Amino acid sequence: MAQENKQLKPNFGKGNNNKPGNKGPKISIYWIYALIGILLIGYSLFHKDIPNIARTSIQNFQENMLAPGDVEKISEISDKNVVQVYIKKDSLFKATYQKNFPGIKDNQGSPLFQFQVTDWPSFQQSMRDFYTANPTVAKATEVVDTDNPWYANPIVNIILPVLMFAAIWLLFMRKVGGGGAGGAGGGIFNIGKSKAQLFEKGTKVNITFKDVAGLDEAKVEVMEIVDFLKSPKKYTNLGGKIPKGALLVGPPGTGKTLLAKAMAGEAQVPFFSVSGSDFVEMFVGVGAGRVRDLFKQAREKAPCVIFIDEIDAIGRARGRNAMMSNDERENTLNQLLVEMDGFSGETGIIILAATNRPDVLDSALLRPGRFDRQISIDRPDIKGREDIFKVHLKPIKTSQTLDIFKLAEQTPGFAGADIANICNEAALIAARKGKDSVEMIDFQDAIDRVIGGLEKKNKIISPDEKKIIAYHEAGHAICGWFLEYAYPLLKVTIVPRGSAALGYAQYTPKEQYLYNTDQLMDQMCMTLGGRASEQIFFGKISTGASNDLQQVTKSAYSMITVYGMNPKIGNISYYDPQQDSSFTKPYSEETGKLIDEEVRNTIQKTYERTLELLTEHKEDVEKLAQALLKNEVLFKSDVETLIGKRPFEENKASEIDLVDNESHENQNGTVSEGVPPFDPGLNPLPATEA
Ligand SMILES: Nc1ncnc2c1ncn2[C@@H]1O[C@H](COP(=O)(O)OP(=O)(O)OP(=O)(O)O)[C@@H](O)[C@H]1O
Ligand SMILES: [Zn+2]
Repeated sequence: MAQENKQLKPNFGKGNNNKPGNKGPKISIYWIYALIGILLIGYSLFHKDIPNIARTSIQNFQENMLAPGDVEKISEISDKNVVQVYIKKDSLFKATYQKNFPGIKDNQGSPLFQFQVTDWPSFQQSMRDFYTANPTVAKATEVVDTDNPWYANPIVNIILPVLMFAAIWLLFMRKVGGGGAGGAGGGIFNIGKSKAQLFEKGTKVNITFKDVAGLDEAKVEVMEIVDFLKSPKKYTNLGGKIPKGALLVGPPGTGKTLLAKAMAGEAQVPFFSVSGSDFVEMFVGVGAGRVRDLFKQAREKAPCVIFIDEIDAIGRARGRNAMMSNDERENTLNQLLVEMDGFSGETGIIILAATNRPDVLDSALLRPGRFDRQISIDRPDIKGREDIFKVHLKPIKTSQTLDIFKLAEQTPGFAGADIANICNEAALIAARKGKDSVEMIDFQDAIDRVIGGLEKKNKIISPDEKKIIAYHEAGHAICGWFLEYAYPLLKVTIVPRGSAALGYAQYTPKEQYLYNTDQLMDQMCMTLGGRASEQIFFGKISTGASNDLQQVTKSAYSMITVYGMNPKIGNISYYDPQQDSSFTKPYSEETGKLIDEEVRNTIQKTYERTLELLTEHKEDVEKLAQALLKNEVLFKSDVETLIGKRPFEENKASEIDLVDNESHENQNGTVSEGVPPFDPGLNPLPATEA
């Protein structure tokens, strides 16, 4: 499906150059450490401390060491006016020495005595005098400045390894702490600190509501939240309570993060932005600590908004079976619940969170008093897509003739992120071709590429295979054409793309929230059209239908076990989004057997129906397949000229995609009950058919 495409996800908050908050504490602790290190090294380099060895005087030295011939050598530490004396090993045992210096023993090659001199010339003079007075005394070897080199200094010796160890440790903790890219994060000292990025009042953010196309209702809701903060009296005067939180709910890539980012720019209140995964850490208790810290900071800045992106990372329902439970995440969630209870509406903190899986969230989060409001953000309709195209085409040099509305028409079911992706791809494709503006054809290529992957020009497909693919796709297309509830065809192609899709048919999905059995059955029929066509025209089936079969199987299972649409199973739904484990089935073995049987029955019956339909319209399939072999791509208009207008078009035309503003009534409502929202695995209706 097209929706699972790469998104140009803005790295909200992180890597932002104008980081307003949290400048101070992060740096200072490291500076202090570095300073201490430098001081210590400097001290030991310049203050060459004299080791603690016995002090003596020059007379004592000359009379009791030099005169008896016990001195091995002397070393002169010139910058300190100190002379150190080394005694011969043998002399240590002489009676005279033992008598004069009781208790002073061998020092393992180090000097045993030292004495201070007033200055070097007078010391040297005194030595010369002594030698002339005692001509028999052997002159002592003099070594100048053999004081300990700086690295042998015990202080450096101990401090350096400690410092190095500390540095490595800090580096390691920094890594663990998440790099500290945003806000006050990172580092062992900040590990319990929230990583939220603060956008202060008046910060220039380069994203405004103008950059968010469509989503008008959501914008209003979001601005109302800011209004709550700015003039709470207006609301509380009538006895109302100000909500504590709102949840932005919608499929991936529909602009939830973008909207929040724009809100930060427009709100003019302090705005903390953090991602759910920022709370998650390998150490127990860190997540809870970060939540606590976040709220502490928020209370200081109140009135303010806290935005938690991808809240499902911490908000998942707390496990019910002990085996699968995740203590750390639960602690974090509990702390969040506690904090949300801990302030009242008057505190002036409102929490905004975004998720695309509201169904997996812990129900405690959703109950009134916490995230009381849900703001749903849907995939854009045709008007919305046109607007989003306009936003993303702004920086792109397009040709004068580009029809933006056509682009919107050709991208049903695409989210904002997909559209951003298409615009970018189109520009790249045009650039590769050396054009000086981006044309419609480049956009078409980009759309194909986003749906089906890269075009494989040199993928060698034998003529036989190509024929099978053409009839397969024609089968899909004809089924869709003659089934009342199937989506109208948009285009069908047999240009091979990506690794899997050898061709595909693209439809215009209707924006609808409820499906009845007939509609689901027609969709399944259409999905099976490829295989049925192969069966009819070649008498044998191929592996080309595996995607279709997966899709059909999924739909059939959902119909029976989720939507309670099978009379034998009854009005029962076994759907439980919060069931972590697929090991335990919520039904008995017998029911399991029955479900399998019914799934098989349903698919078999649908397949028979498809065969019937295609046999009836065999000639049309033939025509379409031949045209596909010739042209490779057919648009809806081409099909119309080949086989005539679609029989159900007249009464349905107005419904498709173009005019559906009424169906947006529940845009702001809560998610309708009974239909599990936004689970791609449960969505039975694909917009393309491989
Ligand atoms: N309504 C929109 N107007 C303009 N651009 C949009 C819109 N919706 C999405 N986009 C584009 O798609 C990108 C991704 O959107 P965003 O990250 O906000 O989606 P999301 O809903 O937060 O997705 P997810 O749930 O995966 O986090 C945006 O950076 C923007 O370029
Ligand atoms: Zn198919």
